[in-house]
Amino acid sequence: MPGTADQRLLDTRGPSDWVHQDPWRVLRIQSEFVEGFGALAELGPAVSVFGSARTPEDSPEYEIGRRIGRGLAEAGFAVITGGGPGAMEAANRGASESGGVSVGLGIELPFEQGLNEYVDIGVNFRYFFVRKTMFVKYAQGFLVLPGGLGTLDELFEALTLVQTRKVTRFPIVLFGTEYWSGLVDWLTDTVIAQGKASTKDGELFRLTDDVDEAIALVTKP
Ligand SMILES: C/C(=C\CNc1ncnc2c1ncn2[C@@H]1O[C@H](COP(=O)(O)O)[C@@H](O)[C@H]1O)CO
Repeated sequence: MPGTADQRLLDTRGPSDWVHQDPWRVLRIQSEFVEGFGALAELGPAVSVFGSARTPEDSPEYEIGRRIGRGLAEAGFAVITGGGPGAMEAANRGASESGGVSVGLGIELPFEQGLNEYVDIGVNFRYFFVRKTMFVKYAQGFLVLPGGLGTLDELFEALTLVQTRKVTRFPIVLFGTEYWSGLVDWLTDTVIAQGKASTKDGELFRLTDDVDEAIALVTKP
């Protein structure tokens, strides 16, 4: 092609199908990492809090999420959530209301939702795996409230990373013995009992019903 690079850039339009192809996606993925790293690099100590997007605002679970957000903020930790409704909103709300740092890492979903109103530092992601990197990279631990498939995905991501020592010194705390005991029993009585995980893997997380204990466990070095 004749002319200078600038001329070729400015004079031609050409086909646009490359916008939807993988090499261009790689750049978009890269830009998500850059944006996430840039937004969170100076965050300071933080805990990622997970839990159901469907927890109603008037439920005891929501109140617990709010207390957890507040407690983490008072302990000097930023609260990172998925930035959505339910338990995420509760934890962001507690943190924000008590003057703490409230972070929401939103995800593009087919049904547009937006970040909850208690997010002070918000980043939106297209790709789950980029967002998950941020939850782990910028937190000292995970606190997991009752939740569904999304919460389970985040929990098992963390468990696998600790089990395989991809991350070290990473407390994982499950809140709500009644909600989680079925899963914990299955892990112990089936998964570990049948040799699909080691007995030590059963010690990768702690279980509690006490907000103060949950905060102490998840923030201890
Ligand atoms: C389903 C509804 C809203 C979905 N909005 C979400 N916004 C942000 N993050 C989300 C959302 N849904 C799931 N997540 C992530 O998974 C976890 C919760 O999933 P669960 O299946 O509800 O347990 C949560 O920690 C987020 O990171 C409106 O009802």
